[in-house]
Amino acid sequence: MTDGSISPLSTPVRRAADIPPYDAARAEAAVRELLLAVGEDPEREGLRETPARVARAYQEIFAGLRQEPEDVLTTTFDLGHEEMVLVKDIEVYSTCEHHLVPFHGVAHVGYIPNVDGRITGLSKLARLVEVYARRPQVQERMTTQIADSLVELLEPRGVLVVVQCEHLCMSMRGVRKPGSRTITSAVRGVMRDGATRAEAMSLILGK
Ligand SMILES: Nc1nc2c(ncn2[C@@H]2O[C@H](COP(=O)(O)OP(=O)(O)OP(=O)(O)O)[C@@H](O)[C@H]2O)c(=O)[nH]1
Ligand SMILES: [Zn+2]
Repeated sequence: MTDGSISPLSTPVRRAADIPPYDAARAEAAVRELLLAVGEDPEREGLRETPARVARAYQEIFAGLRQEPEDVLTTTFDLGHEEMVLVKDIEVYSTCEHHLVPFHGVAHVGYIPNVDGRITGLSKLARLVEVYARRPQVQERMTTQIADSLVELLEPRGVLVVVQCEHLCMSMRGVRKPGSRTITSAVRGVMRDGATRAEAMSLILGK
């Protein structure tokens, strides 16, 4: 155990433009070192290709570091719809930044368009979740980032983001509590109002 402190949510997030290109050779060398460190033989049959494979997998798993929300949430169009839009049960696979093991579950993303009825394509909400999930993360920060990006890019009247995940760092190691789920939420604007929030929550919880 360390002192148990977790990454501050205020950690400055680097802009994609400031992040150097993915260094596959470096990732590969690091994985080889890791295999040696745990006592494995990186030259044995089953492991020979593993460093290169893991390097490719990490490029995909952390691709969100090189994306910005505006890259995916571009299509906004005016339908004149001013009521709540909610996409629920968006599957999330992210990586805990403390242990570099997955946390996974679902995200529910809802918003109420502004008076112009400016909306986005439904798939773009799921793409936005991906941008933030594909980074070393903590669940709280990811939840906040999704909500704040929607506020910035859609200027909606309200936003509600709820994320429910199981953290494998709590299941397969450490405290070993498989099945526990962590629920985080971020609420903005009129979604804070009791009745509106209750409507969104009942839509999320309903089958
Ligand atoms: N708040 C928050 N904590 C997380 C998240 N992912 C992992 N953690 C926690 O981060 C903490 C890191 O604690 P440390 O004591 O530094 O690390 P550790 O010794 O590996 O802790 P244990 O997991 O308790 O064995 C643990 O309590 C994890 O459960 C997350 O998304 N949000
Ligand atoms: Zn962890």
